[in-house]
Formats: sequence, structure tokens, C-alpha cells
Amino acid sequence: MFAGDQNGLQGDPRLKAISEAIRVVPHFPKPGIMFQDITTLLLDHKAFKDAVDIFVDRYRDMDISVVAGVEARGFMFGPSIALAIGAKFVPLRKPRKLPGEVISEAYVLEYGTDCLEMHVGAVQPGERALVIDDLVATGGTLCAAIRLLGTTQTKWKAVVYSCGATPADKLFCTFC
Ligand SMILES: O=P(O)(O)OC[C@H]1O[C@H](OP(=O)(O)OP(=O)(O)O)[C@H](O)[C@@H]1O
Ligand SMILES: Nc1ncnc2[nH]cnc12
Repeated sequence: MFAGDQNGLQGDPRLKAISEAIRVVPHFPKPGIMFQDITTLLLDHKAFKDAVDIFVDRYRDMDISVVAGVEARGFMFGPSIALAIGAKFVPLRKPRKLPGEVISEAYVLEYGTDCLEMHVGAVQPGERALVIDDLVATGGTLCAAIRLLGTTQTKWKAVVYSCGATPADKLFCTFC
């Protein structure tokens, strides 16, 4: 996992603008949580486009066939990235939302527990997948997404978050 200064984006003015477009709401949804609200980023066309473009530029020539978006905020960035890099989009959904046969992974959140599900057959063994979400807090969601894709024996998992609860500089990614 690496931050803006280690991924070739050091000094990129887009990072500051993206960071500033994310509203921080203290004590939401409960005391002590500094909520990183990306809905304000979505209102800023340039910052929103820059956030998508940064990932498109990074991953377009990496033979990635699957972009997996984590419900719900991964759905706000993932499809645009998938279309631009020529990959399919696979939603990783919260429980009981997908109508077909699913595989499930439970995980612990900063303020609760949850579960991600994916349709069986959406990802084939050997495919290269990129996971998209808006941030890492405890990392529980990210780990669940990796486990979910791992059950399909996906050859590569590239995990990308467009912003982070900490540090403030927001752009980092992991390959596993
Ligand atoms: O690193 P973690 O501790 O796992 O937390 C990060 C996750 O929490 C948020 O989603 P949330 O579960 O609140 O769902 P939402 O996108 O539907 O609001 C966020 O969008 C990440 O998916
Ligand atoms: N600090 C935070 N801000 C926004 N979403 C979150 N999900 C978990 N922790 C969060």
C-alpha cells in the first residue's frame, strides 16, 4: 500500500484538489468518527474526473479484465474506470441484493459488521481484477473483497482506493 508520494503522483496538483473536495464531517454517524464525505467530490466535475482519470491512466494497460466495485461508494467510481480501461464491472453487493447464486464474505467495519456478496461466475479463474472503493478505515471491507475474489482464484487482485480516511492525501493502492 502506498500513498501519493510513492506512486508517481507526488506534487500532482490534482491530489490537493481531490482531497479538498472531500468534506470531512466530525462525529458522523457516531461520536469519534471523522466521516470522509465523497458526495462533495462528486459535485465537483473536475475533481471527480481527475480522480477517475488518475486510476484510468494507471491501470489502462495492465491487462485488467474485471473492475469490482464495493457497494455503495465503489459503484460511484468503478463503472467509469471499467468503461475507460475496457474491463467488465462486477458489483460486490451487500447481503440479499443479488438474485443469482452468490459467494459471501463477512467482515468487521469501523462501526459495525457487514457482508459482501458476488455472483458466482462473474469472475473467472485467472482473470485480473481491480477493486474500487472510496476509502480504507479498518481495512475490513478491502480484505473481504480480496477474499471474495480469491475464492474465484483470480490471478491478480489490484486494489485501489480513491481516497482514505487517513492520511489526508488520499490516493493509494495495493497489489496482492
Ligand atoms: O475499511 P473499513 O473499515 O472496512 O471501511 C471502509 C468501508 O466503509 C464504507 O462503506 P460502508 O460499509 O459504510 O457502506 P456504504 O458505502 O454503503 O455507505 C466505505 O465506503 C468502505 O467501503
Ligand atoms: N471515516 C469514514 N468516513 C467515511 N466512510 C467511512 N466508513 C468507515 N469509516 C468511514
